[in-house]
Amino acid sequence: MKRAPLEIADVIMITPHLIADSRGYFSEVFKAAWFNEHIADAVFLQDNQSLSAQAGTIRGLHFQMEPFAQGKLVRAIAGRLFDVAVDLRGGSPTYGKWVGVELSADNGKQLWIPPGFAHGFATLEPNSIIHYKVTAPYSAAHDRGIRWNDPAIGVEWPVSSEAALLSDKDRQQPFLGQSPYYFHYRSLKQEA
Ligand SMILES: Cc1cn([C@H]2C[C@H](O)[C@@H](COP(=O)(O)OP(=O)(O)O[C@H]3O[C@@H](C)C(=O)[C@@H](O)[C@H]3O)O2)c(=O)[nH]c1=O
Repeated sequence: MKRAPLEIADVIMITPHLIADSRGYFSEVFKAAWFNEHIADAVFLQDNQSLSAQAGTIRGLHFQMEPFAQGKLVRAIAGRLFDVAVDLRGGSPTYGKWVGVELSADNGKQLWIPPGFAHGFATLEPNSIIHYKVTAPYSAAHDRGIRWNDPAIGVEWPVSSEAALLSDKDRQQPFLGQSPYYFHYRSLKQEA
């Protein structure tokens, strides 16, 4: 496996090694010992998968409050995604900044997004399937979101506002400035 830090230092792109032969390939897509040594000391408690039928579907930007804040290890197992992480850690030099990468079933790349970030993605092909491991279980009561196209964050989505397909919930998420409790990692912890 190879690791490559992105513009936000703790968000890491991972490229698993692929061993090809006449049948196809074999790849270790997750190995706890390697992950803990090279990426983060994390324990994954839940695996999630979702299918988005249409290209231009946007899910996000989502996170969970403490004590259910989630680190996420994200990959595409069908189709192509533009995957985005937004730094919400109070005191971080990259607070409010975003990073985006293309994850596809073909490129096999994975994105590690630590706790303290919001996550979202846009599908670039029909029937794209995302799979992600998370470090805390789902808790509806701790589930939060920020508006996908909040100008204060300025994610450059590869989908126009007119073409974007969103859930009702995501269409109405608050903007970054609206709810101060969101954005201090420390204050998220204090709220728990
Ligand atoms: C996230 C989640 C949802 N659900 C349920 C709630 C709801 O009935 C249904 C769909 O939920 P949502 O609309 O929140 O699904 P979705 O918009 O796909 O939410 C996901 O978006 C991406 C960007 C993330 O980063 C995830 O953490 C998660 O927030 O699934 C679970 O049962 N377990 C879970 O872990």
